[in-house]
Amino acid sequence: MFIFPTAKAETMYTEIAFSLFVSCVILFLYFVLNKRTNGAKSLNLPPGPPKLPLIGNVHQLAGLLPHRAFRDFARKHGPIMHIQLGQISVVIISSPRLAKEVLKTHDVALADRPKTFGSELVLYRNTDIALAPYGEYWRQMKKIASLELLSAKKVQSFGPIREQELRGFMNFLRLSSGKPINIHKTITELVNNVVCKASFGKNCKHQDALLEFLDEFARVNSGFYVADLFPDFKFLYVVFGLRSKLMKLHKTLDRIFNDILEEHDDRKRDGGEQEEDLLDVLLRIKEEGDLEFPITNNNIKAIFVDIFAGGTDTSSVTIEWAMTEMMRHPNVLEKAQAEVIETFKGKRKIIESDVHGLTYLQSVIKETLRLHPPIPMLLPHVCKEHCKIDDYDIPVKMKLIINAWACSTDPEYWDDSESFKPERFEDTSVDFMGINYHFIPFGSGRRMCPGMNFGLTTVEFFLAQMLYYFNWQLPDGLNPLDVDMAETDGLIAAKKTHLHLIPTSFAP
Ligand code: HEM
Repeated sequence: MFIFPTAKAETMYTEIAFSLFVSCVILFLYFVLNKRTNGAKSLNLPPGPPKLPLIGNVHQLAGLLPHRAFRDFARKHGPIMHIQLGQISVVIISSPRLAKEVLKTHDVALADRPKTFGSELVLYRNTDIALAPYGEYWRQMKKIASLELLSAKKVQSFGPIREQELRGFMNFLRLSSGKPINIHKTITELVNNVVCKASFGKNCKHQDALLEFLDEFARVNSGFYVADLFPDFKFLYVVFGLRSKLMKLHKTLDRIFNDILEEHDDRKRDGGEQEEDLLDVLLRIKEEGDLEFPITNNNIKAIFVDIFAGGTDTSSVTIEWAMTEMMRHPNVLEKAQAEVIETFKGKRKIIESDVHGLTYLQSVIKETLRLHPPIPMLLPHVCKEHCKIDDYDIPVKMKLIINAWACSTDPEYWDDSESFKPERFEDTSVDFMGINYHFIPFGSGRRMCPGMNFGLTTVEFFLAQMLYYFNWQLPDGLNPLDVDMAETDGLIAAKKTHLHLIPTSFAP
């Protein structure tokens, strides 16, 4: 509301008038285009909330967390729903039974990914893995990721990097003993150090610039800009200034990666490092040259965006939520700490292989991922071949969102489904492998996460050491049940207010 008609207000009136004008143009074009595509009306689409002309259901989502809003809609309209976001037609899946239909029965037909203007422009025409269209190139790169970059052997070879980072972290905690520290900030930095060193070797001076790029890219490529909701009207990207922002981002990314490649070359020429990092692996594969789709430096750059984006926040968010839930449930914290102390029995130095027998801690991690899957709606899938689910048509190009969080909190599958109870995993065979559709924090099927092993190893090792060497308290005598549990919106559901905790060092 403007009390005084200031210059700022006038500018805003002009912006509003301009937006109204643009909206009218869209409306006009939309109706013209819609008339030509009315064939879609004969399809038997799933039910859904009532839609407004032009914007569809966008207004019903404003200000809400999509995974929670979709679960609430599903309670009214059913576990398979159709919604409209501008021009984008989306089917939302909210039950384990139907998640299995999408991720197993129709896995091939529904394994494509949406193309956004932003990802095509910035990610070297979607030649990464996560957003690459389903097809032979994606298959080749996913195989390289599973067998070479993120295999169990390769993940294990990064053990010394994790051990070194954790030693630094433990020293930092000892120095901070008795004082509150920002768990979110510290853990995110550490996890990113691990990813950076595993990717490019010891010298990793471009880390901050890359993180800054990822933050900005996630913001600009959120998919919720007016231009993203009306992809047929490409001029909107120019009108709203998005095109130039994306071009600038792409140039920044390219410059960072060119520097990294150059420095990497120099270091290798000097014979500086022996251990093969992930960049070495990709350059070796490129030079061997026996791939069906030869890869270029640009493809390698796109893959590193996945490794940075997929490898950092997912793991650090899981560690932060696990610590948050343990602080809210002191009996769980006590039990997990007792297990760690009993297993390590006074050892002064912990190495990764010591961590494998921690079954209760593993249940804590599973329960954390059940209630707080870092990517609560997986990455969107897109239909490549027309298919039917529960008699509803899923036409080609339809976008599908699988609400993994709704599946892992479905009261039909989980008792007391929204309470944190790690014991529920003690006598079950339910795990992360993507065969139990009521628990799919890493997805399932062809598009399942190839970095599961990397992520879980980091999460387990970090939590085990934090519990072994330190006692933890909430600052300012905060009551455990008063810890804020609000989530951020966006692709990753992180804790909205950073967790602060006081470590107290003790000799186990
Ligand atoms: C706790 C850690 C992690 C969680 C919870 C997680 C979760 C996920 C999820 C839910 C998907 C989408 C699956 C789908 O669309 O069906 C995914 C895809 C992916 N993740 Fe992860 N992830 C984690 C760690 C990592 C790490 C460490 C990396 C790499 C270093 C990674 C790389 C990828 C890639 C490349 C894809 C795309 C796969 C494809 O489209 O074929 N992730 N992840």
